[in-house]
Formats: sequence, C-alpha cells, structure tokens
Amino acid sequence: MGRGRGGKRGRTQRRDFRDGRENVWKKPREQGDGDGDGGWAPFVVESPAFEEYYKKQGIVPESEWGQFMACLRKSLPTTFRINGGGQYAECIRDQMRRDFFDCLKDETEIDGEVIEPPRPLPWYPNDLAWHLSFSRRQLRKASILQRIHEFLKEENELGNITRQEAVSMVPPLFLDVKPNHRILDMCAAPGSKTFQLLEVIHKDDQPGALSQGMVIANDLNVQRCHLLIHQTKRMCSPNILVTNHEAQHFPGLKKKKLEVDVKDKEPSIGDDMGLLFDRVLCDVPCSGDGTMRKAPDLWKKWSPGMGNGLHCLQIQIAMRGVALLEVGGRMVYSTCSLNPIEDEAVVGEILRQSGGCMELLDVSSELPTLRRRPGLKSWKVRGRRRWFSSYHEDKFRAVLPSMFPSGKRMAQITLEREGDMDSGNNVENPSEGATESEAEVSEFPLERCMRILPHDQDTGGFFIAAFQKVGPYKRVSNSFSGKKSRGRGKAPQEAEENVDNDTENPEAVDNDNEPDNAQSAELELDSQRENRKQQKQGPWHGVDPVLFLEDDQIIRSLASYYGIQESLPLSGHLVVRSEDTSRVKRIYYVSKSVGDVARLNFRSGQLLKITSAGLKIFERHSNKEDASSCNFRIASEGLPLLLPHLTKQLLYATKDDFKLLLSPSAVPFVAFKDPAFTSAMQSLLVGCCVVVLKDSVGTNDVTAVGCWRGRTNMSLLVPRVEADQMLKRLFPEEVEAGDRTSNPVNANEDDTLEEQKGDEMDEHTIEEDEGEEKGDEKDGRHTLEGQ
Ligand SMILES: C[S@@+](CC[C@H](N)C(=O)[O-])C[C@H]1O[C@@H](n2cnc3c(N)ncnc32)[C@H](O)[C@@H]1O
Repeated sequence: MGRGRGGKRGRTQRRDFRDGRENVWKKPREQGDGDGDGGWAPFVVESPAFEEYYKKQGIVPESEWGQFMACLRKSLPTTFRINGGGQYAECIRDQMRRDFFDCLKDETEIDGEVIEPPRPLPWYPNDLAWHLSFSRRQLRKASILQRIHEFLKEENELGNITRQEAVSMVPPLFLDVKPNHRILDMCAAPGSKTFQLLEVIHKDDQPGALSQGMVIANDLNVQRCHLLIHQTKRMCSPNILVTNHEAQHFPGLKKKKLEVDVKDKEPSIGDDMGLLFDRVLCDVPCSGDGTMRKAPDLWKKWSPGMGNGLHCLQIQIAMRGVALLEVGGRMVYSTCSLNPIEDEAVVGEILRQSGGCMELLDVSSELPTLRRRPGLKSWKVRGRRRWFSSYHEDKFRAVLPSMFPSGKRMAQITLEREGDMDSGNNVENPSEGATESEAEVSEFPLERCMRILPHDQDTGGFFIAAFQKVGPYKRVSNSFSGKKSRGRGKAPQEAEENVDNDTENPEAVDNDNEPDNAQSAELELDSQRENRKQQKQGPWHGVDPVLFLEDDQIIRSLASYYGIQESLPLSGHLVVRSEDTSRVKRIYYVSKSVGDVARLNFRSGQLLKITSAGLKIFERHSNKEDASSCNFRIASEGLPLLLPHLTKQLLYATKDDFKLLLSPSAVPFVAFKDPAFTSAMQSLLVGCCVVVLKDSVGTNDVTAVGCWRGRTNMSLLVPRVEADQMLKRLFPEEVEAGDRTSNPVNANEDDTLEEQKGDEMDEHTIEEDEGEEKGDEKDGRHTLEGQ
C-alpha cells in the first residue's frame, strides 16, 4: 500500500518530467526537406489571423502586445501539484524544500546563465503547487538540477505529485468546495481537476472515517473516462462515480412518479428535487488557444471558426449545469481559450437564459495573489467573411445572436417593432439609439469574469467565471424563439421541473439559423447526435449495471476472514458489475453518498451510464491451496480504506523483514529474522494477508502491502515496479541504483501506461486522444509472482 490515501499508496505514475514539454516543441521534418538529417524542426509559432483577431478584441492592452506574443511563443515552464493535501503532502513539500530547493533560493548562475529558483505558486494553498523553469542545457550542467529532476520524476512515478498546468489548477479553487459537498464535474477527463476536488472532499478525513461528500466525474469520451479513472485511482476514494454522458444532456435523476414511495421513511436525495449538486464545474471543451505554449501545433490550425463552432455547445453544457445546481450552490465555468466568444459571450448568455437565477460572483477577494484581468464588456464577432461590431450588421444571420454582447439579433428588432406597433408604441427607434457603427456593451457585470494572460505570471491563458444560484431555474424563452428548432443544439431542461429523463424531451434553443462559420460545431454536434440516440435507450445496453452485493455468504466470509470491524459497514456499500455473484470478479466499496446516487439511479430507471463506481477493494482469487478459504484478495487501492478496520490476516514486520518481503521472489518462512513475525505468519490462514511496517504505525505514512501467505512461504501481491519503488523509498541508502530499476517486463507495462495516461497536455484539446480502455483490467497484472 505504501502510504495511505492520496497517492500515498505509491501507485505507479510514470510520467517523465522531461517528456512532453520539450518534445512538443519539435516536429519531424517532412521527408525530403533538403538536409536529409532526419532531424527535428521547430514549430512555426505565428499566425497573422490570431494576431489580427486578438488585437481587435482588445484582450491585451496595446502597450503589452509584444510581451504577450513573445510569451505565447515560449515553451511552458513545468508546474506540479503535490497530491493528496493534508499532512502527508506537507511532509513531501518540506522534504523537497529542505533537500533541494533551499540551496537554489538565491539565483545561481551556470555558465553566465541565471537559474531561476523553483518557487511555489503564490496563490495555491499551503505551497503545494510549484513552478520550475530549467532548460535542458542547465539540467545537463548542474548536478543539483539533475537531482531535483530525478526526485520529481520519482515522486511523479510514485503518484505523490501530478504535473498540471498552473492555470488548470485554478477553477476548483474558485468552486469553494467543502468536504460534504456533492459535486458534478461535467467535462472531467483526464481528471486533473477531479483529483483536486477529491482532495478537498477527503481533506478532513480521519483514519477509519469516510467523507460525506462525493464527486460525479463525467465525460463524453469513454476512453478519456478510463484515463480519468486511472488518474483518480491514486486518491483511493470510494466517493467517486464516473459517468459517460453528453454533459448537455446529463440525466436528471428523479424517482418515477409511481415509485415515490410512501414507505420510505427517511427522506433521501432525489425525492423532491431530483439529483442536484452543491457544486458544478463546467470546464468545457474549447478551442484551447490559451494552451499554445504547450501545443504549438495550434498556431498553424488557429482560426476564429474554432471558437465560434464551440460557442453553442458551451452554452448548452453550462445551462445543464445551471439546471442541476442546488439553489445556493456555486458553479464555475472555465475554458483554456482566450476567445470572448467562448468566454464572456457564453457567460452573458448563461445570465440571460437563467433569468436572474444565476448571479455572476465578484471573487476579487479570493486568491488575491493570482494575477488576472477583468472580463470584457465589449467585443466583436468574426464571421467567415467579415467582422461584426453589432447585431445590427448581421442582416444575413451569419453568426449567432448570443455571440454578441447584447445577445440580440436583427430578427428581434423586427419582432419588437411588430410588437410595439401592435401595442401602439412609437417604433421610430426600436434599437434604442444604437447605430450600426456603435460597438455593443454587455448589460451584465462581465468585468467579474477572470482572464489569465500568459505574460502576467508565465502560464498558459485561461478564463474563469464563478456563479451562484440564487433562485430556482425557470427557463427564459428567448424573445425570438418562436421558430421550430431543426433538432440541433437542444437546450437542457431543468432538473427541478423534470420527472423523467429530460433528454427525452429537450426544449429547443433558438439556434435554427446556423452561422455560416459553425461547421466545426456541426461536426461536433453530429458526432454527439449518434451518442444521444444511444443515450435515449437507457438502461444502458452493453454497460453492466452497478448492483449492490447482497450475497450474505460472500459478505460474511469477507468480514470473518479479514476480521473487518463494524466501523466499516459492508452491507449497502459493496457494489459489483455482474448479477451472477458466482462470477463476480471485483468488488467495489462506495461511500454512503455514492451509494445513495446509485440507488436513486436504479429507482429512476438507470438513466446514468456509470463507467466506474467507488473504489475497488476486493478481487476474486482462487485459492488452490485451501479451497475453503476466502475467494477474494484485497486490491491494492482498497488497502488504505480497509486497513484501519482489519483485525485478522494482519502482520507487523520489522524493517529487515519488510525489506525481505519486498524482494522479487517468494520468501520462505524460515528466512525471516523476527521469530515473532514468523510465528504470527504461521498462525494465519493460507491466502491473502496484509503486512504493515511496524515503524510506520502511528505515523502519517503507514506502510502496508498485500501478501499471499502460502504453505511455506510469503509472496507479495504488489506489482514489481511498485515494490521496487517502495524499496527505494524505504531503504534508499541500501538499494543499489542498478537494483532499483524494475524488470523489463514490468517497466514496459508501465511505459505503455504512461503514454496512455495523458495529463494537462490533453485536457483542453477537443481531439480524441489515444487513451485505451483500461480501468481495472490493468490490474490483471497483480499476479502472484514467485508462487
Ligand atoms: C477541457 S477538457 C476537460 C479537462 C478536465 N476538466 C481536467 O481538468 O482534466 C474537456 C473535456 O470535455 C469532454 N467533452 C467534449 N464534449 C463533451 C460533452 N458534450 N459532454 C461532456 N464532455 C465533453 C472532452 O472529452 C474533454 O475531456
């Protein structure tokens, strides 16, 4: 297990600090490009269209334009977060400071080049996020930098830190999460922000007690959902549910009318209002032009159509978030795009459509050390052929009205004029004095939005807006929404008003006049339409339902074999994915909060497509040596949860014996040095057991591993690579560098893992990545080595 919750168990997270950042800045030379060296060429980092667009939008004062562009062309520094929060994370931070960073405090020079010392991100709580900026050349020259690099690489592999772009850490901080909150992360993969949310949910956890909060992490892309499951596994949290829906059609769970059961004595979630959330994070798909520093290929691809094409989807997702938010709850909308069409225009439309139920929060007093610029109140819209300063100019409906600061369009003037004529009003000046040349200004306090510019603190670009729901959501019909929708861009229906799956009966947003330049929106929506058809079929075909394990025999056998105390209730908390309990391969533990949602989902007709629920704690394991023994061994990630409640099959080893146990092959009983340990071992039943490092008991870093007690020997139930990392961490002085590397088979497995995992590199791109379904299957490799 390693070290408890929050990456402390040491799950492998092989992500090399070198990789990703620098390589992204090179691309293969086209074949036959002349020099024949087969080498690399840098990306072209300019785009006249980009410059023209943003100069016109005025997101950066003219005087700073050069600085802004120069910064965008530079590669991004490395930033990382220490995982898990709490005392353990603080220990790592202190060790890192003491051993490495303190000696670099005062800028040092290498060959006349100044080394910028590592520094904590000033706005991130408790100095748990850091910024490093060394060049490869500096790394080669200075041994201290090499040591830092190695240390971070290792911590990353152990799952103790996560590389994450600085600005991507911001949205969860403005969500003001409390440990008892129910949170919906609408577009969650690859999961870096979900991880942060889980950290807060578990921040006050005491050993043996479970948090009441939960996170539903949703993503449209199933491969990316699996990536997220893999990332968040390191939190060892039973308080997470991963779902796979179009966020704009995220199901509203409510008991079917007939099933609102009077026999239910205790009120439970969903009885009255459907499943609502205390916090909603809308980190929507976007054009991602704030990420050019790490994805320089965007320079070549960039066009205004990228943002225009996503505007509609972004509004739909956010409005679904509004509907699913509790009154009094907070929602954060964020993009890694600098484009006002994806940013302020969407925020304006959220405020417009929510008819006063959403307030745009002034969060200027929160995270005061984070440098940000106020949102724009005025911007322009770029159609395919021309610029529009105002809806007055869009006579041919080339762009969507919601893209304008006023949210109006020409058709509206006609309608207003007709209305006014009917009521005998003066229609001389229907547009209240606005003329074609006048730029529009939004009526909303959009200056409360935040735009993070790259050159302000050497980051990527980002946009964030925080809302509070101040009243129930009643859909506001657009004054020009009388026409029939052509079926695309359906608006979400509010959860409060919806008894059944609202995807069955979506109301139409008035976007029947598609903008000329919305082809990418068309493509995006096309690919999602297919998915929607399938979503309407729920319960889900081809997706195993989440079922509560009600087989008393199995539950009793687990409780009695491992001596699980009542402090960890099993009944009502164990879920499986197969109806036939004789074939159940994995058992998951869900917190009460997740269990409640799973039950509600059942009563609502299984509208949720659940990819993963809770935390895997047991895996089937046939025991050939003793058929009468328990058929389930403890899964590595379930060990931190179980450990405080175990009373049987539990051993405490001295350092020497623990080290022996971590060796690659099975260890005969007679080889252990401590006779008390050997005799305790012999008194265990044959099968899975847990060995705790004696010295770690009572510390923040309880170290334990799952083992197999055979007839004459003990072997580890931990992947080799994890055992090697544990060896290295616990016995650094004794483990030879050569011994530390895992065997080639395991190393390869994990390299593959690394490629699939992705990190902030992928989080804001709208293209599919190369993730693979892995989820639990990956743990099929927890084989009994050496038996
Ligand atoms: C900006 S990324 C999210 C990054 C994530 N919040 C994180 O911090 O790791 C946007 C995500 O939205 C997903 N996505 C795209 N369209 C979606 C939709 N209609 N509903 C839900 N998710 C969607 C993409 O698969 C992608 O993973």
